[in-house]
Amino acid sequence: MKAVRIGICGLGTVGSGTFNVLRDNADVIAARAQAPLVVSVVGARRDNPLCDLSGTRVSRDIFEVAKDPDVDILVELIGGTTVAKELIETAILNGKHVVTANKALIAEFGNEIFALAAKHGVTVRYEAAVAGGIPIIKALREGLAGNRIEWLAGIINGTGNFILSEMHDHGREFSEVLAEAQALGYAEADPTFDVEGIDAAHKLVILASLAFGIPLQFESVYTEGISKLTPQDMDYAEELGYRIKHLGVAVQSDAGIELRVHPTLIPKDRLLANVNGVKNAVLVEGSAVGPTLYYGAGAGAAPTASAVVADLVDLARDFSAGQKNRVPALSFVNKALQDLPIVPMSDVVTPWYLRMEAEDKPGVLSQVARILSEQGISIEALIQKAPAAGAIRVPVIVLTNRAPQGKMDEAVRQIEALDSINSSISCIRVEMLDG
Ligand SMILES: NC(=O)C1=CN([C@@H]2O[C@H](COP(=O)(O)OP(=O)(O)OC[C@H]3O[C@@H](n4cnc5c(N)ncnc54)[C@H](O)[C@@H]3O)[C@@H](O)[C@H]2O)C=CC1
Ligand SMILES: N[C@@H](CC=O)C(=O)O
Ligand code: NA
Repeated sequence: MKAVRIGICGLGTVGSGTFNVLRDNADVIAARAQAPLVVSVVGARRDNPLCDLSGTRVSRDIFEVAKDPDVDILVELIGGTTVAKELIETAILNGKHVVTANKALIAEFGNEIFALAAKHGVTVRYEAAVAGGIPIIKALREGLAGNRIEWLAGIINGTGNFILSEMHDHGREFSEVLAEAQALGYAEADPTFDVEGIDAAHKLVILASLAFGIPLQFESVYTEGISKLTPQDMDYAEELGYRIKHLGVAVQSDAGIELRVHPTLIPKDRLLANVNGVKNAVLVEGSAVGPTLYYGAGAGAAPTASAVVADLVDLARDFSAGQKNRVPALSFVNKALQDLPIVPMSDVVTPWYLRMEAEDKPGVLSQVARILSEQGISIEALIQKAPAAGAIRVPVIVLTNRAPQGKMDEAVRQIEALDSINSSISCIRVEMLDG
């Protein structure tokens, strides 16, 4: 059995995790891959990797690894979209197959990277790029290949879900929990990617391409983060029977494709509402199978390494079977990928949660109801809370029926203009997730 030779570039959280999983599980991996998987070289800086490199060749120049004659597969785990892109292109031009966990790179430059790989007869795999250890890419690309995918919705950022869970369950401060997520290796190098939804948008773009056969298009995603969510909103949502989660949602309809990342109220009894901590979950509605749910760790060294190594095993199996590109990079063969219209957010219809501060006097709530009604928005529930100690205004929470964002934006603009209402209404979509 000829060994499959691997070059790992970047020995941070995921790189060290991958190195350790390949070493610790070498026997089962070789038995499944039909060949031993051997790390012939690592490309790393001198920044104390969390793995024991004794006996392993180390290069301080990752581009050397991309050209190394003893490397069959280059594993890119440095992150970012500049050097990482150049590194992967160099590897492809040198005939190496590539495995990466880099969702930013795939979401933004995947179309050209896959085209270059196809031209040079090599394969690029990226299971770790979406939902960490959950094999969601394999599920969409292979397990669900007989379905039309109607929609998918997922908690696809571990850091964000960890923060929301700790705030909700233990009343912890946002910034303190974010610091812990960073220390645990969950967060991106720039954690605003996690908290402002950019990382989730990268992942959603990849899922949508796999699901609907559209080219990768990061610029088309509507993105809202979690940094403005307050503990009050979490408490009121809970009282009304909902939890707030940060969701990526992709829907295919006659109008086109919805691509959106935003905080969402979800009924408490839905499975996604109960996905906590660093766990991720993706709910996929297939035309034949109905709803299926994929759950597991969305970040962290060993879970992400699990996905990286799964890609390596897949490639090793292709090598032993003498095959190449058995499974297209984006599930659909390249010439079948087609641009579909993206539904503008103003036309996206959901129920809504609104929280405002209102003067406690007759007629204020009827003004709010009138403005909503003029925009064709009907109220499902309206609750007025007791004022906080010393406060003149009282919190008012409104749950509405389904309304397009355009109509809701106009209603909120008019309500905020009322003297008796505060000028920054908290406005969160609701998803019923009826699968
Ligand atoms: N941390 C996680 O849980 C997950 C991370 N990812 C992705 O995996 C990739 C790596 O992430 P982490 O391991 O968390 O990052 P990290 O920051 O822990 O590790 C990156 C490593 O690459 C090294 N590096 C950067 N540029 C280099 C260069 N030019 N030459 C040599 N070494 C270089 C850094 O020194 C660092 O050790 C990123 O694309 C990230 O988005 C994907 C899924 C989960
Ligand atoms: N920063 C990301 C890492 C995995 O993709 C996350 O928190 O989900
Ligand atoms: Na995955």
